[in-house]
Amino acid sequence: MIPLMLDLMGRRVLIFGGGDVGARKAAYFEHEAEVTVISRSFSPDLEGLAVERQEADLSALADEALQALLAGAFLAVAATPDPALNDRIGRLCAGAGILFNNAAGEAGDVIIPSVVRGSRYLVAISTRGKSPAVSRYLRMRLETEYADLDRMIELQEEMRSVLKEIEPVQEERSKALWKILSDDEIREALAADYDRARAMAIERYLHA
Ligand SMILES: C[C@@]1(CC(=O)O)c2cc3[nH]c(cc4nc(cc5[nH]c(cc(n2)[C@H]1CCC(=O)O)[C@@](C)(CC(=O)O)[C@@H]5CCC(=O)O)C(CC(=O)O)=C4CCC(=O)O)c(CCC(=O)O)c3CC(=O)O
Ligand SMILES: NC(=O)C1=CN([C@@H]2O[C@H](COP(=O)(O)OP(=O)(O)OC[C@H]3O[C@@H](n4cnc5c(N)ncnc54)[C@H](O)[C@@H]3O)[C@@H](O)[C@H]2O)C=CC1
Repeated sequence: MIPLMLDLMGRRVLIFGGGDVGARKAAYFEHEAEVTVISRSFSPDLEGLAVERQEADLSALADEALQALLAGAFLAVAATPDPALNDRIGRLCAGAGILFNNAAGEAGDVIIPSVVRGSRYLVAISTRGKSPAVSRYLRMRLETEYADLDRMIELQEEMRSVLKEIEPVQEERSKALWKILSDDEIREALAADYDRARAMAIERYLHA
């Protein structure tokens, strides 16, 4: 498998099964995609999400009816507790060229990762389906360990553009940026006071 960052703005995402898992997957996509949840019943967790709901008993539907539901979808998630039904939806997606994630049953061609998100970065974590708990554990560790990552990226962005002006040798620019990144005192200062961290970075590593 290969990780990709997708822009799902305006794309149609279908979630089959509106229980706890279907609601979590719906919440994952609703920031960007046009999400429809198709299910016999709907979890209270779906309330407040910008998702459409469509009531249906999926096991009563023939393949043709399921194919009609899938029309125009970019990605589908099967999140019913019935693996045979989920796998059937998966086969129809494969036939129609629709990306497919299976919450229970045969693996589809998409895995939903744990995500660490800042305003300047995005980290996606997967164990290739082997242990979602480990993905979650890693996410929580990264969130704690790198709580100030956004500020470090901002500082790097700023120092990088200053360096481009004052340091003509690329290798030297790269060295200075690495030194700023690995300076524990600058990292500590970043947590409390961006301007102080910035001043330290300039004083220590930006002498042209
Ligand atoms: C393959 C995958 C398919 C997919 O893409 O959905 C999948 C499959 C399954 N998960 C199961 C169980 C749990 N999943 C979670 C939580 C998360 N699961 C997520 C992703 C994935 N889950 C994909 C692989 C990700 C990877 O590659 O690592 C996360 C990352 C993203 C998200 O769903 O939002 C999210 C954490 C978000 C976060 O907090 O950061 C918890 C809760 C917890 O851990 O607290 C439990 C209960 C504890 C446990 O069992 O671990 C079971 C049922 C097993 C059974 O019946 O016993 C199956 C089905 C099976 O295994 O057959
Ligand atoms: N991939 C993942 O991250 C995880 C997957 N799972 C697995 O996902 C499955 C779903 O879990 P939950 O959401 O907790 O179950 P749930 O019982 O809370 O919800 C299931 C939903 O599917 C709907 N449904 C069931 N059969 C249907 C049908 N024939 N037609 C239409 N709707 C139907 C129900 O109405 C309900 O809304 C389970 O098999 C569970 O083991 C569990 C935890 C995490």
